[in-house]
Amino acid sequence: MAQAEEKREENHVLLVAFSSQGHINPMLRLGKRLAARGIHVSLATTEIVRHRMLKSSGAGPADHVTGIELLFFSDGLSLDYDWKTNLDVYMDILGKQGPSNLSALIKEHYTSPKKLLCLVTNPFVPWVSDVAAEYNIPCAMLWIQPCALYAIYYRCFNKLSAFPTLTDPDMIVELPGLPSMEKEDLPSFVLPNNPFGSFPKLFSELFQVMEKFKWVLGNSFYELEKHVIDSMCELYPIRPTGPLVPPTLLGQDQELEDASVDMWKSDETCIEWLTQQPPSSVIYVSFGSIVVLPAKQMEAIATALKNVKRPFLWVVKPPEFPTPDGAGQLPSWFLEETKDQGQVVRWSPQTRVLSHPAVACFITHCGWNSMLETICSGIPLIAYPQWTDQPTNAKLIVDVFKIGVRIKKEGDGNISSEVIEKCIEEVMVGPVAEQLRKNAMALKAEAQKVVAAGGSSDENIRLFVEEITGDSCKKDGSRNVGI
Ligand SMILES: O=c1c(-c2ccc(O)cc2)coc2cc(O[C@@H]3O[C@H](CO)[C@@H](O)[C@H](O)[C@H]3O)cc(O)c12
Ligand SMILES: O=c1ccn([C@@H]2O[C@H](COP(=O)(O)OP(=O)(O)O)[C@@H](O)[C@H]2O)c(=O)[nH]1
Repeated sequence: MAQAEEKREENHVLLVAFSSQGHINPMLRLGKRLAARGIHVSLATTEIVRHRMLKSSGAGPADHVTGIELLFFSDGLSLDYDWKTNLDVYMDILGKQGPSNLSALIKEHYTSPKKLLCLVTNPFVPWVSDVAAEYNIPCAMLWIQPCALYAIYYRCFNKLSAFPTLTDPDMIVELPGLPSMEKEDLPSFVLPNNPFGSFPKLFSELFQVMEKFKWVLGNSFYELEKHVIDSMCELYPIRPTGPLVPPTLLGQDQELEDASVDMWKSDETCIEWLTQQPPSSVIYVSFGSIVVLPAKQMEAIATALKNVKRPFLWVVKPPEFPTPDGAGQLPSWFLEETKDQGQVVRWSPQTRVLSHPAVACFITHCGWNSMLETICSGIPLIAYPQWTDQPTNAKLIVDVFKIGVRIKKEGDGNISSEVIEKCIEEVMVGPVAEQLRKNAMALKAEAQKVVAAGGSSDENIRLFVEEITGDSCKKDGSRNVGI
């Protein structure tokens, strides 16, 4: 047997992730922490990732990320398929083709699959648990959003609490461990006007068969979401093992390498530009890898940035599938009129940007990875959520973590540049700004503690490794235990 194969046989865990950057990177970082405790780790995802990595680096496709082997399976569609526009169809085909393709990958790469300690999946590819069952391997889930979302979906899809309906769309939702939530605070998928029919189906199936997952790990930390984590202990506990962000953001050894994939090439020139700006002066603006803002909202942000006359760094990622209505594009006047004020890049080295001393605050779509990276950088946020978990993440920022303000939409769903300007001033100067900055710094310190030896997240990783390797308890399928 070849040496690599031999290695795969012992103490091996296979992670499986949906193809989005924000899903793969936390999985890889979990992998890194398992590897630090002697586990061999591989990550399987769909072919599109190999294709994007190849395009972004220009070099041959990477087959390893700092010791984690990357494996790819087909989602059943061609590489240029527009999955974002046809999300329902895409998720349906992935759910049908994924299991057999992943199963074939396992057969091909592992001479005795049964020896795998466990498969770790994420909530967007829940069918991985069936593949695990086929080989009699235990399965864990890494919940990649706040634990609050885990609690909301669990209660919603098991019908344990009342949620808005077509006849009562404006009801206030009250859940243990969480503040009261209005409809704009709830994840878009639980609202009666959610356009993605496949999502409730996927999640109601998932949450009704949680027993398929022997462990639920979370990309969060106990001290950040204490009440809601405690509220799940009696139902189906979640063990936070985060924040799963680059080690440099956690004050960890600078030598430690990050485990992540880059699907887009980042423009490093913005770091040089940041270095020329005064401390705590720059507004960083990004909406992540998936959101494409309508032209009107691009215009409102552009106008606000120009009017506040502060330095800015704005990531404008060209839409993968451009539309004639100008969605996701800068207004034509913007670059010329702000050329001495700020920088626009197509993709930034975000974690380096957030931890740069010149950066003062972050206007964000509230993707959970971006939020964790900001928490670990100790700066305040301006929340401008769009869909999925983002509205709830914005609620957490404002009312639970108290590290930011939210851009409120007008009645017609649009935003005005004046509202954005007001939010910027609020987080930049005055007593509110000062308090937000203090809270943000306190959370940053907390985040560093939990991942250090003996911290709550480090302990949860240690326990998980003990359990999968059978060091402390038998592999008897027993329910996962609380923290
Ligand atoms: O829900 C989905 C679906 C989906 C799944 C099933 C279905 O039937 C319909 C749609 C596909 O891609 C996503 C990608 C996401 O990326 C990003 O993932 C981060 C971590 O989950 C989040 O925090 C960010 O808000 C988010 O943009 C977040 C999501 O919630 C989804
Ligand atoms: O210009 C950018 C914008 C985003 N990111 C990274 O992309 C991820 C985005 O994940 P998130 O969950 O915030 O949002 P998504 O893109 O999945 O909607 C984060 O790790 C960011 O650091 C980046 O490197 N450069």
